[in-house]
Amino acid sequence: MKKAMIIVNPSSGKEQAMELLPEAERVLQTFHDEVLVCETKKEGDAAAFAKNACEQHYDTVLSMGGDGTVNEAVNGLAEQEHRPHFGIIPLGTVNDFARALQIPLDSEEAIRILPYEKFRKADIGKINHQYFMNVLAVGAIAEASYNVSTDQKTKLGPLAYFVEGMKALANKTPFSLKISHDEGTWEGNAYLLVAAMTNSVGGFEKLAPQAEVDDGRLHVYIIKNISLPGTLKLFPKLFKGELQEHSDVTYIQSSSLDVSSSETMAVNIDGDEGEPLPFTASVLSRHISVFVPPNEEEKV
Ligand SMILES: Nc1ncnc2c1ncn2[C@@H]1O[C@H](COP(=O)(O)OP(=O)(O)OP(=O)(O)O)[C@@H](O)[C@H]1O
Repeated sequence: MKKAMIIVNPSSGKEQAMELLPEAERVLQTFHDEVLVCETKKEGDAAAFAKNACEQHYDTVLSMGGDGTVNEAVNGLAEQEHRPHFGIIPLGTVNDFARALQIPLDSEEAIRILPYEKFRKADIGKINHQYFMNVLAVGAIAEASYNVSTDQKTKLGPLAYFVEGMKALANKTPFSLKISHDEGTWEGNAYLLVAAMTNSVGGFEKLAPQAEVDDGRLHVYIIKNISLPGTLKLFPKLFKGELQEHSDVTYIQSSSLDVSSSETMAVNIDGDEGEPLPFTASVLSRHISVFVPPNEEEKV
C-alpha cells in the first residue's frame, strides 16, 4: 500500500496553503492509496510529522509551506533509516530550495509535476546536531534577516532581506574568524561568512552559481572588507554570479567546516537564528530524494 503525508503550514507566505490543499490531495491520491493531511500549528510540528512519516514507512512526504517548513521537514527526515520521497510546494517568500531544484515557483504547477514521479537526490547540511538545506551565515548582515517583518516580506518579497541587509552595513563591525576546511585553515577578520549548499541564497539565484544540490560541498564566501567603494563593486559581481572574483572575498569549497570566533556571534541557519559559534558543519551527500520536473530528473 502506497502512503503519502502532506505537511501543510497554513501561515506560510501569502497564506494560500489551505486553498491549494484539496488539489494537492487529489493529485497525490492518483498515485497513492492513502493521503494523510497534517496541519502545522507551531514550530516543531513539521519536523515531528516528517519523522513520524519515516517511522511509519510513508512513501511520500509533501511540504506545503515556505523554506522554514521545508527546513523543519528535512530535520525530521534526515538520518532516518527509511526516508520517503520529498515533495515541495513552494509557498514562502523566498523558496530557495525550490529555486535550486528548478521546482516551479507557481504552486499549482509544482503540484502538477508530482505524478511524473521524477526525482533528484539532494545533499543535506548538518551543523552540530541540526540539519539545513540552503545556507549558514554569520555577521551583522545575516542577523538583519531577523528584522524583516511579515508585512515587508509580503510587499517586497526577497528584496525585503536585501533592504535590511543594506541597513546593517551602516553599523558594520568585523569579527575574528577561524575556519578549518578540507584543505587547511583560514584565519582573519571578516564582516560576513556565508556557507551555501545551493546556488540560491535569499532568492539570489546567482550567489553561489557553481553550487549543485548534489555536489557534496559547502561553498564558503568570506567577505573581508565592506568599505564603501569596494562594497559598491560587490553588487555587480553578486548579480552576475562572480562574487568569488572580488578581491575582498575569499572563496572556499569544502565537504566539512569547523568555524570559531573569539567574539560571540550568532549563526543564521536557513534564515533562522541558531546557536552561536563555534560550529562543525558537514554534508550528508545525496541524502534525500526530491520530486523534480520531468526534465530535471537525475541524469545517471
Ligand atoms: N499554524 C501556524 N501558525 C503560525 N505559525 C506557524 C504555524 N505552523 C507553523 N508555523 C511557523 O511557521 C514557520 C515556517 O514558516 P515558513 O518558512 O513555512 O513560511 P514563511 O515564513 O512565510 O516563508 P519564508 O521563510 O520564505 O518567509 C515554522 O518554523 C513555524 O514556527
